[in-house]
Amino acid sequence: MSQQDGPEREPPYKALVFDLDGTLINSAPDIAAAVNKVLEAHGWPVQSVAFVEEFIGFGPRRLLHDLLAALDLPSDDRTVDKAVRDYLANYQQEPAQRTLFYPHVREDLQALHTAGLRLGICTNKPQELSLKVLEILGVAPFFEVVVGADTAPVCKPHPSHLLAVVEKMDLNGDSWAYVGDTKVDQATAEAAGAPFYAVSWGCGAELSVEPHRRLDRLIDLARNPDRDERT
Ligand SMILES: O=C(O)COP(=O)(O)O
Ligand SMILES: [Mg+2]
Repeated sequence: MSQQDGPEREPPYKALVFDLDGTLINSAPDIAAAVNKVLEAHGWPVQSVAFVEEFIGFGPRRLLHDLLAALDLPSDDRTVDKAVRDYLANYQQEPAQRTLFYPHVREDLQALHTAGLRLGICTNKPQELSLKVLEILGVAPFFEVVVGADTAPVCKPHPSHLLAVVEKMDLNGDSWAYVGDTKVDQATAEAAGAPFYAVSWGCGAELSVEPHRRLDRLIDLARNPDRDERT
């Protein structure tokens, strides 16, 4: 295939906005631990990380509601409200004990930062928890802006969440892209009119994107975002 036949060449980005859970970090074990403490307190059966993981992506309220409903447990507003409060308290107590970066993510974030790319985060994780986790994992200084679900005007998949990050970064028309792992992230980028890249790990592997929009390494976005021209 000649270069002309390939996808349109895009300029290297000046800024990158990342989803957090499932894209940069695997926090499912900590999320599952916090959920299981809620279930245990009610005398309900604890669940595997893999099961809990299926409900991550839309923020704590949807996580608890959908998980309880799937287990045929009470999922009325009052029960879910209390479950969310207890879950967040549990999660705050142990925000990153079991959380790990996906392979190469830490070094690639460092390299992107060193290369002068401006970095932000648009996540459906609550703000305070997101900041705490980034701090504990030692990558908080790489990110100029973090907008969690509870500080967004409306959270993902609404584009205003992602656009709030971009506005806070004051990008002044600089080119930027969103990097994520779920359909929520993909829909958010699409609605915001932004290029979307899917990570090739975790749930990201299941997303349908053009080949040049799939990332094996985050650093590829600094080298050359048009992956068909990579050597
Ligand atoms: O905590 C969630 O529900 C999802 O968080 P994320 O948007 O960073 O994937
Ligand atoms: Mg995610």
